[in-house]
Amino acid sequence: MDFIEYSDADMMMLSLARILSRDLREALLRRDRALFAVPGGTTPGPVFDMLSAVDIDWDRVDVVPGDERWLPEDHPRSNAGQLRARLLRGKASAAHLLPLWRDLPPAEGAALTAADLEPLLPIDVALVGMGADMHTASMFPGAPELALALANDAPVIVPITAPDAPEPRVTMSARVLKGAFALHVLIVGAEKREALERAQKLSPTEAPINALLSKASVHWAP
Ligand SMILES: O=C1O[C@H](COP(=O)(O)O)[C@@H](O)[C@H](O)[C@H]1O
Repeated sequence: MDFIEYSDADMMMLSLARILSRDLREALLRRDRALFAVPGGTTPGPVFDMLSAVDIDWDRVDVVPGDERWLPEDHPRSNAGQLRARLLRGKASAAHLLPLWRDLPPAEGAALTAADLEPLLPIDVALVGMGADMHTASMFPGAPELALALANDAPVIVPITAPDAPEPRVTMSARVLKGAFALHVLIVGAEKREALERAQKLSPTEAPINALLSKASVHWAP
């Protein structure tokens, strides 16, 4: 794991937006289209704001949420809805969003989405977040489907039940996220740093973020 500590969150968001732009440009030199997997939640909004103003061949970029709450895009908790509002605007409005949600039960919808996603793999650039409970994407400790999401032969997308969450979810599996050419973890605050340190001493079943750390650059600011 590469751990990068920043003096403040604004500096981190700016620097991370530059790093992600560089990774996307490099991907577009290697491939006709770049696949960019991104998190939901409250943390990444400022990075999305900055990225949306960057000059990249966005019309050659496919943006996909790494996980999704099983809700239509106009719901305030939809990760895809947040991506449309914060990332796919300005220059980045030319990017193509691949939503995970379909108006179907999660298992059926996830199978259709996975079939669309599979030919585009591997992910070129993945950004993920982490909760203070050490979940990443929607791989939550204690979720009944977690073992499947962590398996070496896991499906691309796994329907998952997040303990205490108000709606069902789907998540990219650890194998798909770990297969990304560039993998970045974004975390803010003392509580999450302490959780990251704890996670490194635990198994991925106890601390799902630990399934990704060996391949990741972790960006942290207080
Ligand atoms: O529920 C989720 O939580 C994590 C962390 O979110 P944050 O609000 O603590 O930044 C996020 O990475 C994931 O994509 C999201 O669905």
